[in-house]
Amino acid sequence: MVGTPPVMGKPYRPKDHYFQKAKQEGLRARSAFKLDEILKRFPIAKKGGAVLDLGAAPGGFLQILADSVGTSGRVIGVDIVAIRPFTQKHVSTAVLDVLADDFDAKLLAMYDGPFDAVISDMAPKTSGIKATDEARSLRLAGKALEVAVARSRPGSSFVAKLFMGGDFEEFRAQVRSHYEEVKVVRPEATRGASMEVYLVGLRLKAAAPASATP
Ligand SMILES: C[S@@+](CC[C@H](N)C(=O)[O-])C[C@H]1O[C@@H](n2cnc3c(N)ncnc32)[C@H](O)[C@@H]1O
Repeated sequence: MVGTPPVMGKPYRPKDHYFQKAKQEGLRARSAFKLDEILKRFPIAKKGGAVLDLGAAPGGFLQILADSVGTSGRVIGVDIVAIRPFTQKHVSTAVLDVLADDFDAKLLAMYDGPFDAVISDMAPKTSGIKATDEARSLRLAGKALEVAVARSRPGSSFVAKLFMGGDFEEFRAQVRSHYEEVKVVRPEATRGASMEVYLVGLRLKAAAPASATP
């Protein structure tokens, strides 16, 4: 007999609602809905803006960003794995490791203007050891913040995914020291038990002028 199995607790459904929805809408990844939700709450990718997407493969976020900034904007996406090329000319992608020594130089070679938003959905390969995974996630988010502060214009935005854990509060304080407002967002499309959240930094403060040497 074929029938619906009884529901006991919450079964793990790899091909869940958002997976199916992404497929129907031609999106490369279900994670696109997380960014969509963030962008609906915070207008951080405006028409004509320049946005950097770190950890961009397979390109779900990039699809949303490409539409948000439009053809007068620029979207730069990088990842350690290759991203299937985009036909839109305002989207450029490259295989880059953000933790590599030559990352900053390679990013500058791709785009030398200031960014209006730096977004990181980077996630480390998980080891299963909670403290290790949290530390790796934090390292990626920390690098994203460093890039955002160095390469963005005052007033710009920052979004980074990270696992809630030991040093989360410290990182939030770091983001707060650079941005006027900081929000913690857990999008609806985040899988049930996931510990991940997004930190959103709004309005990058202008860098303090270097103190004059006597
Ligand atoms: C959750 S996926 C990103 C999904 C993407 N936002 C999308 O919508 O298609 C996380 C990505 O982080 C990338 N990543 C992890 N470590 C990285 C690093 N050191 N440099 C660049 N990308 C990295 C992974 O290769 C992976 O593709």
